[in-house]
Parts: sequence; structure tokens; C-alpha cells
Amino acid sequence: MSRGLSIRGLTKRYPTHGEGITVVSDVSFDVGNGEFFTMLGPSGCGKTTTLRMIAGLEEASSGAILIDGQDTTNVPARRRNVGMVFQSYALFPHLPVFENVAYGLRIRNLPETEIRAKVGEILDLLALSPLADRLPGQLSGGQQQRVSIARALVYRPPVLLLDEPLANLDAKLRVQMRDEIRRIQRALGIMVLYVTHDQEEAMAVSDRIAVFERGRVAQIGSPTEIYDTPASHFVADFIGKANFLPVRINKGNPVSCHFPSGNPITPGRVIALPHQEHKMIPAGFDGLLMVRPERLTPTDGPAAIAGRVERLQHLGAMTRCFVSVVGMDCELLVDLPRITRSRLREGDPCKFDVASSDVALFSKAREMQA
Ligand SMILES: Nc1ncnc2c1ncn2[C@@H]1O[C@H](COP(=O)(O)OP(=O)(O)OP(=O)(O)O)[C@@H](O)[C@H]1O
Repeated sequence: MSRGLSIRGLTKRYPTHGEGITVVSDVSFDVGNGEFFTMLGPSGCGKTTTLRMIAGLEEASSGAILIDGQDTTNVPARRRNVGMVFQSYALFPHLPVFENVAYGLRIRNLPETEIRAKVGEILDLLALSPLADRLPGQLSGGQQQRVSIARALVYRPPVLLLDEPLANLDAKLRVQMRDEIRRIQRALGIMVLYVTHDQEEAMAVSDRIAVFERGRVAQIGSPTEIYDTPASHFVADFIGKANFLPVRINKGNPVSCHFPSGNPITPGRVIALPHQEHKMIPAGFDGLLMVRPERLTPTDGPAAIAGRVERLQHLGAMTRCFVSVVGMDCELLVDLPRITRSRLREGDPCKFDVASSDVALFSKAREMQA
């Protein structure tokens, strides 16, 4: 029997006047016990709908949801043994913290001693014990969200589902709380399925991420895999910062092209090019070279890219340079560690180099069609 969660071909269609709309399309992934798995994507791409189908709050149009090998696709929400935390905390305003957390255990008629022990333990874990007698209205947003997490965890569900749990918190608290959620997940060794549209948050907490694009999974991988080897233009653009330079592709194997400066390069990765399987790319085909801003290094020697520093942004540990590329109508982002920034001034000509292993080539035509 396979352990963990298995999603197979999950699809959700809503009937509308015409043919209906498909908001989740053939989504499949596996999540292991104890894994922190995040569904990431822009607003409206189907993350919440997928999570709600896993929770049993939304009926799947087709596909299957298996927990520890058991098909739970048609099991009602209350019998699924998953905990769910929503963006809105949904606490009972008239009940103190302790009773908010104890509520679900009370309606299940657990003995009082057991309730006290279970609630006490989870309040300790979330550092909420000193606040046990307060009403939700007397708590900060972050504390209220911790109570709602405690309430979901008190049953010790093997799967915890979190839908944008930090959306209502300010930036600093969001960072604190995401680390807290990760700590609790590790301490309890439970599986967490997390939904966010914030790529930095996803990168910071997840073991693996599924990037969603218009109802489909565009890529699944560890944060490093997704950042270093994005599977498509969409993923490269959505995760972190990326420069895309239009280039003409040379015919040949391996595929090569030229930087705007005229320097040839054989990209470390070639992604989604037509005819790629035959290794015969039509000469003169348009492509996009992708390079991350921190992979560009200033040089005095022969350079891949020549330009002019238009603007410098000092961001503390690093400096972000906005560079206009010679002979091209495009702006390049270059992130430099603070230590090297003194070499560049606004208005100066500048040259940058990049290793071929740090360059990926995408098909421009195909991305335009998508
Ligand atoms: N009852 C419904 N009928 C028709 N379309 C719906 C219904 N519920 C949701 N949708 C549509 O399904 C799509 C996916 O919604 P969903 O909430 O899953 O996206 P999301 O990725 O979680 O976005 P967000 O981050 O904004 O919550 C959206 O385009 C939404 O408008």
C-alpha cells in the first residue's frame, strides 16, 4: 500500500451557459508523509479549488484522491481526517482560546481529562498557553492565526491543509509565521499541503512545490530545482527574477545562438524548442535566452552583454542594477553582492559575462502561442 497522498488526474469543471469551464485540469502529484508540499501560482489558477477537493469541500468532476492508498474521492469532508486552516481565521469570537481549540474535541464527547491534555499540549507547541483565557478579539492577527492552526492540529490529522494562511498578516509577521509553521510541521512530522501565490514564501518553507498555470501543473520540484531548471517560460518568469533576451537561433547540434554583442553561446539548457527532439532547429528561429540576475558578472574582458548602467538600487545586502543593453530595446537586471557594487556607477558603460551552464534557451514562438 502506498503511503501518503496521491492525486490522480484531478479535474474540476463548472457548468456555465456554454460548454462549462474547466478550472482544474488533470492535476496529478504525490505527497509523502512528513512532507511540506506547496501549490503555488497566480490568482485564479486553481490552487484553492484543488485544496478544497482534497478536503472534501468541493466535489471532483473526475480523477481520484488517495490517502495512504485508500480512495477518498467520495468520502465526506468530516470523515477525511484532514485538518484545514483558512485565510480567514474563523474563530468563535465569544469563546476563549482554550475553548476554541477544544471545541471539536468537545462535540466528539471526549473525556474532560483527555481534552485538557490534548489542548494543553498543542497550545504549548504553538506558544499559546499564556493566552489560553483570552478572547480572539484580544489577540493580534498572528496570534489568531496560531489559534486556528492549533484548532486544526488538535486532532493530530495526518494531513494539514493550509489555504493562504498568512494573507492577512503584515510582511514581517508573515515571515515569522511561515517559519513557525515550518517548525511545527517538522516537530509533528505531519504532511502539510500549503497554498500560496507568494513565490518567496513557497521557496522558504517547502520541500517541494507544484507550480500551477491556468488549472494545470506546470512543474513539480524542490525550490532549487524549480529556480535553477524551470520547465517553461512561465515558471522561469513566475519564480524569482529572470532576464529574457530575444535571440536568433543558429542551426545545429548542440543548439547555439548569439548574444546581442555578437558573442556566441551554447546554452546549458534548451527548453520547449520545436524540432528539439531532432536536434535540428531551423536557422534564424527566434528564441529567448533566460539568465538569472545574480548569474551575470561584471567583466573587463570579452563580454557576453554590453550595456549602460541606468539605475542602481541599494537593497542592503545586494545592489540591483538596471542596465540598458547596447543595440536592444530591453532592460537587464543584474544583482550584485554589495561588496562589488563600487565598481559600477549610474551612467557608466558596463559589460557582463555569464557561464553557458547558467543560460537557458526557450522558444519564443511557442510561448507567444500559449
Ligand atoms: N463556483 C464557481 N463557478 C465558476 N467558476 C468558479 C467557481 N469557483 C471558482 N471558480 C473559478 O475557478 C478558477 C480557480 O479558482 P481558485 O480559487 O481555485 O483559484 P486560486 O488559484 O486559488 O486563486 P486565488 O489565489 O485568487 O484564490 C477561478 O477562475 C474562479 O473564478
